[in-house]
Amino acid sequence: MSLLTITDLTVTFGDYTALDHINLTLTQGELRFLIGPNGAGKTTLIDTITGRTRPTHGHITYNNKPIHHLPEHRIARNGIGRTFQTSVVFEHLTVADNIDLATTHHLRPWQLLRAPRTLPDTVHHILDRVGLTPHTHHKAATLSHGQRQWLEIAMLLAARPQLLLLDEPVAGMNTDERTRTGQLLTEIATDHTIVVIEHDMDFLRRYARDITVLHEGRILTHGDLTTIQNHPEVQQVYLGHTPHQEHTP
Ligand SMILES: Nc1ncnc2c1ncn2[C@@H]1O[C@H](COP(=O)(O)OP(=O)(O)OP(=O)(O)O)[C@@H](O)[C@H]1O
Repeated sequence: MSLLTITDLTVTFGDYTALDHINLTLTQGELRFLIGPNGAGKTTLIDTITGRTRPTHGHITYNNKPIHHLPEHRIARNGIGRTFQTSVVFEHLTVADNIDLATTHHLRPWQLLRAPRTLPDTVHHILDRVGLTPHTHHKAATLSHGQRQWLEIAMLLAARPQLLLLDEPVAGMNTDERTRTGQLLTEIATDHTIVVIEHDMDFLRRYARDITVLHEGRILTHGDLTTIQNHPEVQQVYLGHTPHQEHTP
């Protein structure tokens, strides 16, 4: 079943067209990778889905309802969560308190007043899911780079989204952290839809089954890694030549 449908989406900044008539559908439980060279429009696409940037043309529906006119906080409250390239973790709070705070984001003020002060079971469950239980009471500032990324994912999960949009979640991670993150995303995709912007080829090879390639604001192609690697336009964009040209003296 379709969760998010993007129809004929165009975003311009002055004379510059950042997204050019994009059509894209995400289904429930999908783990979709989004790749493309610098400036392809990947972040703009996420910004537009989450209400940070307004479409110039076209529309976006989520659970069959239009969302492209809604403010950012309403879209988030409807169940679309995102990470940013820069961290949003509160350094001086514990790991558990960061997650607890995110849990209460979707609550209305009167619900917050009634919220219990002990850690809810949901926080323990999320800590367990992302593998941070041993760090429950550690300050976020003490976490490794990889652990911080998992904490950010945990904070997203705490807001109970259906759709997660992750911007380069394995950037700067070591090999073990990448493996753990790949497993985590695969596991989270069993009950969420996830879009991951990622450049790391080894990571894509191991975990990406559905890849959409953006270039200059347009979708070049969609498919598994073999399909996109064999696509002439993708080769042209990434390698600057096609295999045919490669063999041309
Ligand atoms: N607010 C803005 N005003 C003007 N131009 C913008 C704005 N936001 C993005 N752009 C331009 O739109 C284009 C697409 O940018 P975007 O950040 O979406 O690309 P990207 O694929 O995420 O690239 P990267 O991999 O470098 O993050 C770029 O040329 C960028 O300079």
